[in-house]
Amino acid sequence: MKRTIGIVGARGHTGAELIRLVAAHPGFELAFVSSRELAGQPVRDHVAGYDGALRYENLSHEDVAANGADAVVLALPNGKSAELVDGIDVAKPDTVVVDLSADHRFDDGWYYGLPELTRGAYAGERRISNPGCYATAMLLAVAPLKDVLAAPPACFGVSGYSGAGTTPTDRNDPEKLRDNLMPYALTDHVHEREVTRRLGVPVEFMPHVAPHFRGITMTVNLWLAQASTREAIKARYASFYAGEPLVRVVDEAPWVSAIAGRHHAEIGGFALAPGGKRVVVVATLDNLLKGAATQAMQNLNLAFGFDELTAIPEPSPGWKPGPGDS
Ligand SMILES: NC(=O)C1=CN([C@@H]2O[C@H](COP(=O)(O)OP(=O)(O)OC[C@H]3O[C@@H](n4cnc5c(N)ncnc54)[C@H](OP(=O)(O)O)[C@@H]3O)[C@@H](O)[C@H]2O)C=CC1
Ligand SMILES: CC(=O)N[C@@H](CCC(=O)OP(=O)(O)O)C(=O)O
Repeated sequence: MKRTIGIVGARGHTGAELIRLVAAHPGFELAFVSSRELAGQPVRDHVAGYDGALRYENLSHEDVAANGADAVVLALPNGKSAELVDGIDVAKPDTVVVDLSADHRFDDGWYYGLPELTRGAYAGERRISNPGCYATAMLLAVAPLKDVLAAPPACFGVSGYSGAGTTPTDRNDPEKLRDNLMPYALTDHVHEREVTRRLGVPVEFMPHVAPHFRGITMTVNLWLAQASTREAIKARYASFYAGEPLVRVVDEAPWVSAIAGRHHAEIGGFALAPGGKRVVVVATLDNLLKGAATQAMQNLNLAFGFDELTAIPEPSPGWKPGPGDS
């Protein structure tokens, strides 16, 4: 019998990616997809690659809680999950809830699901907080070196504008972004706090948004306590992520254009400054996939006992290791 999954906030960028992933899963089926704006419309008119018969519904908090889906994924803007979760806590507390927003990333009662770094701590929690997209890139880029740092890593992040969601702002306005790079929230971005908390070491994060639609480049400057070599640093990353199909250690600094639409993150560069104590690492990932929907699918698979990569079609047939890649 298939497990049923409902998606709230299903009109959005991440909701659409999740619809595709859940619909292709052999052990899951969509119970409902909720959107106020698209209520009544066939999902297949809005989500390329989905050819099922489901229609969007405008479900109240009570409807969602009463639906009885085995899992509910919240793809709502930040600050909108509380009433829904309260309703589920009362009506169907055993429901698995995966929240894509930032609302529960600082809540110790929720499991923080960045599988490559945290799956060992999963103890059957029914409340799962999905990491932020930039936070995923920073955490993956810094984690292998976090014990040998001499100073807070400085993280220069550039996101495609799908990262800013669908509510109109300067940060998702293609006209304002044309020929442009837009810096914002240069200190104290919520993902700076999220990564600092999860790593246990402070990071400094400077986000920017660029004219491309999807994909993040995270260039991280790290100071080491002891001098090292490029080979040793690269080997440390390769060993840290050995056996992780969704985190690939590559030789050169990866390009964001190569990661759009792909489920995995890439980490490379490993440029060492003279003296051997300053290293620059570059991570790329698709903010809507490894930064959101793919990670949610890994977490759903974990929660329901499926292989973590079920319905995550990697390695994709097009990918071949380049010279020097691990
Ligand atoms: N975009 C990204 O790269 C990433 C996003 N996230 C997080 O995931 C969540 C979803 O992001 P994204 O898909 O980009 O967002 P979108 O802006 O694209 O979509 C938001 C969805 O929520 C619904 N919605 C909007 N406002 C409300 C409201 N007040 N009450 C109920 N429903 C509402 C919208 O549908 P309707 O108005 O029709 O109901 C829509 O389906 C956010 O919390 C975001 O921060 C996390 C990682 C990456
Ligand atoms: C380009 C852009 O605006 N990006 C968003 C991050 C998207 C994301 O992951 O945000 P959550 O933490 O809310 O899940 C931002 O900086 O707020």
